[in-house]
Amino acid sequence: MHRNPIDLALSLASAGKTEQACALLADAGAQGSAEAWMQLAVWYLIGAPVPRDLDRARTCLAKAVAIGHVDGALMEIALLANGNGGQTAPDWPRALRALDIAAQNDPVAAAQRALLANMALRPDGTPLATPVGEILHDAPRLQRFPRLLTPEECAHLATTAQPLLEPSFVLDPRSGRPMPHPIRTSDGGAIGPTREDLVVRAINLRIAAATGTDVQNGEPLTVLRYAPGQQYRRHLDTIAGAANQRMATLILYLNQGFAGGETSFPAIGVTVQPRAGDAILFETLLPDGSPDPQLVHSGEPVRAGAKWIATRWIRQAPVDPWTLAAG
Ligand SMILES: O=C(O)CCC(=O)C(=O)O
Ligand SMILES: [Fe+2]
Repeated sequence: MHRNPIDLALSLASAGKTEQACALLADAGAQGSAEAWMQLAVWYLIGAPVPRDLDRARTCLAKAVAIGHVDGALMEIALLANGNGGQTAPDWPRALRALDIAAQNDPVAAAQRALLANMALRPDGTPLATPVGEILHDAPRLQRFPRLLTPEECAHLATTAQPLLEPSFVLDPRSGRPMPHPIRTSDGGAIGPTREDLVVRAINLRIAAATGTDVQNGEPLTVLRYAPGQQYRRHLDTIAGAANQRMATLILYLNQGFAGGETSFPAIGVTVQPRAGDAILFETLLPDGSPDPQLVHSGEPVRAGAKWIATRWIRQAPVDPWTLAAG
């Protein structure tokens, strides 16, 4: 039976024959397979089954794009804008020019361009105006940013994350095997660096401006979808023992019209009604760096419909997005 080089390379890799797999892909690429270059690029980007090598990844990606890989072009644009692909710094103007070119033939790129055209941005992709929040609770502070996102931006985040959604799991400390998350029953997916298209990037830059934090300190934006009966039980967002702690959380509500699903903060007596496009923001740490127990919160069970949110957990220092999300 004739097998395509990608399948063959995948089975070689899973048999531990990584070098052979890479050679096969490079060979197929040299013979004109854009998919083969793309596969190799993804391996070098995510660091499996080969060690991460961003320079090599970019070389392979450029080769895939040069011979017509449309999704590869979008990935290259994402990495140009966020600077996570090994080059020296985020380059919004160059990414935007590349998107303009891609938009001439690719409707996906054109749709992103149209969304960007509705944003008031500086030349570096940051928002012209700093979003202003209203105070829901003073000390500890809980803020709401009404309509931080447009309905189209909410839909874009949901669509981008949809293929990434998986049931929430944690590793069982005893067996080391995945087990259902004890606190969160929603499906979730993180939008990693290769999928952080310019619309998502601009939203992350807007979140950085709204929160007064560095965009590099944000974990990859995580989309959660709750079906009826699903919930996020009472918790703190801090991570026990983390050296680079979560210091703030911004939750974007992507839709409304479902029953239940409020975000409640029982210790301060605040319940937030999700409204599409709104965001809430709170700091998770006390001045001494310990978790603020007053900011314990929950996503109440959804009773009917689906609830969609996107959460940006913000750390004290820059995060390596490659270790927090697989691409
Ligand atoms: O679903 C909610 O309303 C709460 C989500 C949450 O607590 C989180 O994302 O950290
Ligand atoms: Fe939370």
